[in-house]
Amino acid sequence: MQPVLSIAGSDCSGGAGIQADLKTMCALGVYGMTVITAITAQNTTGVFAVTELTPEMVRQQMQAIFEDIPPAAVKIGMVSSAPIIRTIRETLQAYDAKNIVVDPVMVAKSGHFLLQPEAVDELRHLLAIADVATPNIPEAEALTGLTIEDAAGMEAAARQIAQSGAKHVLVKGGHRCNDANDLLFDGNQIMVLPGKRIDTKNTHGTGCTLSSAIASYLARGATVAEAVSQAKTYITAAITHALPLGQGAGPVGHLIDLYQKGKLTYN
Ligand SMILES: Nc1ncnc2c1ncn2[C@@H]1O[C@H](COP(=O)(O)OP(=O)(O)O)[C@@H](O)[C@H]1O
Ligand SMILES: Cc1ncc(COP(=O)(O)OP(=O)(O)O)c(N)n1
Repeated sequence: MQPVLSIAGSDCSGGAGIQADLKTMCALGVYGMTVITAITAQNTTGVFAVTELTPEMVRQQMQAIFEDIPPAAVKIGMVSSAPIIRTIRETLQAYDAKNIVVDPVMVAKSGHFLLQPEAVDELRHLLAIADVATPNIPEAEALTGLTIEDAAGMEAAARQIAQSGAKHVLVKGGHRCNDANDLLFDGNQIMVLPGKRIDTKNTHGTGCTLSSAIASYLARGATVAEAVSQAKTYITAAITHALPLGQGAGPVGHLIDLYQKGKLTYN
């Protein structure tokens, strides 16, 4: 079983962050490990408090993992502040980490800032070592300064973000209103991952789930194009089976029972 590492924040309500990543990894048949960057108090209605871990504690967690069980892929989610991001980048480089997926988490769907605004430059440096970067539309706008209104805007942003050094850029279309098409740029070509918009309010954790699914499929030996396409299938099914829990945006469903019953395959 391939080991996969999530470096991210904890969501105590279980819909996003580390908890979503572990559920995804479990469903996709890889061995999940975690480095926690911050603890949040949040639920389906919002984020109420955030406490960061120290950069030193983040470094020590990473060291403990890389010295013992080097991951086949690493997903990075909520990173909170510039010193933590720098520590993550330096440690990943020191261990020559493979299959790095960076989800540049900035703002929760509920509107709470999960990244300090002054950390955006450091986040750009982290993107430079990414095999895959997965910004949503507001994140792609913040990283590029562009306004994205259509597929052409998504493509322009993907091309600009790739200049940071990220080998592949997936601009996610979940924030569009007419479809849910995502767009992958590999440095040469654009590939559209078509998606029909599912009419649901229960989309808590979509970005976390997608990026950890990409990391899981990469660890299982898929190419980036294959991993992104299989992860798109997974997130679409997870949104289709989202759970009406809580009073706000409920969490996506992780289909573990469907996979176990053989009704869905891993690819
Ligand atoms: N209502 C929806 N219907 C279908 N797919 C969706 C929907 N909302 C999000 N997605 C998909 O979920 C994935 C995560 O996208 P997005 O929600 O934009 O990320 P984030 O959670 O980072 O804001 C993408 O593949 C996107 O197309
Ligand atoms: C701890 C933590 N990390 C990331 C997020 C953002 O999750 P995401 O899947 O991008 O989208 P929403 O859950 O905000 O819809 C988070 N909320 N908490």
